[in-house]
Amino acid sequence: MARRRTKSLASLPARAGREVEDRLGVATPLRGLLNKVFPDHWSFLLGEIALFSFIVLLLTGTFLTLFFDPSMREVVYDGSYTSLRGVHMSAAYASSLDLSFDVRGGLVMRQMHHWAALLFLAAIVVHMLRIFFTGAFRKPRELNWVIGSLLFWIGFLAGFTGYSLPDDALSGTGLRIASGILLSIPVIGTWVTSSLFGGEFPGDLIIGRFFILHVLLIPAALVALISVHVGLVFKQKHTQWPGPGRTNSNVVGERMFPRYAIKQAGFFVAVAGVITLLAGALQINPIWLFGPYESAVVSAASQPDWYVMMLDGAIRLMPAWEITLPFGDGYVIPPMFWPAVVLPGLLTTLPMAYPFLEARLHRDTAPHNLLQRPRDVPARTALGAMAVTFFLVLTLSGGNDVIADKFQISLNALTWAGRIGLLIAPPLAWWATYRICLGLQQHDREVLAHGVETGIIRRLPDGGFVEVHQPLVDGGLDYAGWVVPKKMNRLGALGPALKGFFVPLERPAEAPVSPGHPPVEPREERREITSRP
Ligand code: HEM
Ligand code: HEM
Repeated sequence: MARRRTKSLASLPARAGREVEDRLGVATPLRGLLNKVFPDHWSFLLGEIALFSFIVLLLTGTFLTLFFDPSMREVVYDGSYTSLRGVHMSAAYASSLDLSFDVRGGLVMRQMHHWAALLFLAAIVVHMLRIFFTGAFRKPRELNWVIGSLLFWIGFLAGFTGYSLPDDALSGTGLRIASGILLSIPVIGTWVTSSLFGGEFPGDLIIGRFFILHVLLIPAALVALISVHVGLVFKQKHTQWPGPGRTNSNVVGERMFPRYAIKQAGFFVAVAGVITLLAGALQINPIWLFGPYESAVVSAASQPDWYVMMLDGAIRLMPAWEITLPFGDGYVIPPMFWPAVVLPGLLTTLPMAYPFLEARLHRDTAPHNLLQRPRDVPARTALGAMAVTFFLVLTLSGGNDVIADKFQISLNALTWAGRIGLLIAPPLAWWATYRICLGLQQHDREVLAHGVETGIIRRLPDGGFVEVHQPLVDGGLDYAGWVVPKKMNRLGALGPALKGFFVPLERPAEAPVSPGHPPVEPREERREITSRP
């Protein structure tokens, strides 16, 4: 009797599964999903770090929303932080102070939220660089690249609206700059600014409006776009590095269930653990030290979060050039317009267009599921290094007042160093990266021709010494370098520099390039990886 009961209990999940299947018919798609194969490489974890820190943001953000009051109503602070007792401030700032000092676990949640935001944007940027430098954005993944670029800018807005909410002196300074940027837009600037702030800056509406944006609209947009983004990774299947048995039309890796899913769950716990550790150990955004925002107060060394520093740097470096247009009494375009509106516009559209421009330049219409090593495509790698250097100079210039203060250097000299650096450093980075890539290719060719250096020195009968080289086991590398065209050699030293920009040469070795190449739907090979290249 007891045995029969145990048996019927054991078959309960199976029976429940059958009942669900009878009604919803989800078994086949679910089986397909659980059997999905993912290639394994550490660099594929970057997107996951972005995803997991976003989940931490959603969870901690929900907690903060329970206690945060987005109101500009004036209150007199009487919480636990004695230094600010009796000070007039907005309810928003007072509730952020309460979150930090009077709500149990509130400070660690605020700090987790802020650290998660920094990690989220850092992971997005490094993930984007991985996609760029390995050519993972090429056909058929251009759309996902475009969606990713949108995700970056929406994440940027999420961060900016978030750190504006507590209404402390630092967030108010950020809002002041934002209002200046909007005002600089020709023709519609004044209207846009007064619509957003509900009249003159700062007004008493902006925090409430940013709150709706920050806790509702932006997270909803992010959830929707991330779902499409990751959905496309599932649909198109992940790229993989070339290696034994890996081709443009298969995927070699681990099945989604059970090992990959368990590994991912572990990785989520690790990411959340690191964020908690940071939040517990390292103070971030101590708003009680800054005080409430007043339009007349700007503290020195105001630093935005790291991802906003490039914009701040661009504004600091821009010379005070006012352009007066010959309309009416002379229409003035303020200098702020170029670094704060035009530059971000270019930085949004150019990267989005890049996959299409590169494909066009290379007359490449083939689909690519195998990744490229950065050295194999020197022109692209050098372009990426140039862009990264451009951003670094801007970011450093965003903190030039702090550098000037700490190292006792003139701020004006640093501004000039930034201006000159912005013109000189990126082309230098381009040239150095290009040469390094060619050098690494040369090294590959040597390994192909002579084998791997063993460090064993042999003495020859005639008294000479040689190093023993071990030939490659399977006689070749899985990667292909690219061929230097003969006509470029005639250009001498200019050749390598010009080649990258003008010559559509880099025929990826793994796929034929022909117009209208039929799309290759990667076939999944359901086998585990036993060895890595
Ligand atoms: C990608 C998503 C998000 C990013 C990048 C982000 C970023 C930030 C940042 C940097 C702050 C300032 C924290 C501080 O004061 O030190 C903040 C504050 C806040 N965030 Fe978010 N956040 C995100 C999503 C959310 C979500 C989904 C919610 C709610 C469901 C939320 C609710 C809040 C609240 C209520 C505050 C004000 C709390 C306070 O500091 O007093 N956030 N956010
Ligand atoms: C909220 C931000 C983002 C999240 C949560 C996210 C998440 C992911 C995840 C989990 C993957 C699969 C694993 C991996 O390859 O790392 C992926 C792949 C991809 N992501 Fe993102 N991503 C984000 C932003 C971006 C950005 C900014 C770009 C580029 C501009 C981008 C472009 C791509 C592309 C092209 C793939 C396919 C890569 C391949 O198959 O090799 N993503 N993303």
